[in-house]
Amino acid sequence: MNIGVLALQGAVAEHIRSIGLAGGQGVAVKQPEQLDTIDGLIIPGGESTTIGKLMRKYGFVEAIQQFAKAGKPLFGTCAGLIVLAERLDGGEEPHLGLMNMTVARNAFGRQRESFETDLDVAGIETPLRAVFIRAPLIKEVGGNVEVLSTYKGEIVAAKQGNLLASSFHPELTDDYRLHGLFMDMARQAQ
Ligand SMILES: NC(=O)CC[C@H](N)C(=O)O
Repeated sequence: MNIGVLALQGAVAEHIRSIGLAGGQGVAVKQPEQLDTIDGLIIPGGESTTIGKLMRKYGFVEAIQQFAKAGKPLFGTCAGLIVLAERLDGGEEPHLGLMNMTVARNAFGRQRESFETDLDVAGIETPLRAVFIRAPLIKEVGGNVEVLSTYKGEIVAAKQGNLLASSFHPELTDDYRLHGLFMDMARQAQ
């Protein structure tokens, strides 16, 4: 299973490592043409404004939208989740506008701007170790979106068909089970 990681900015190497731990082959994606050679794409954490700007500059926006329309899976983590959203709180322009949800950036208070916790995630048997870094949260989802995990009543992971998103960074621990779940989605899409 070849899983691409959008390599414009952010936690690219860490995702490639987790894909390897989950038994796949991680590839850094720097050109839209590479989308033809991968079975799924991860949009990493980083800074969503920067990732969005670089996606527009290098012609990734339409290419990724086509990739998703063809049924190939996308996984957005943290800033990547923001990039997937159809609606951003505060009237910011959406980037890919693919996932039927409203996202608030930097939504956790100062005290907890960065923290680690164990989360129950639908489809994963025992709690998953999750790292939150200036994380966004999902304020509202459409009827076609399945909530996979909440933290203190707030939605922090969700799935809509071939689209998966988490507020937290699953690639900063050795717990690669969410990458495993994404690879199952990629396998099913083949
Ligand atoms: N760790 C992250 O990806 C942080 C996301 C960042 N705060 C943003 O708004 O884009």
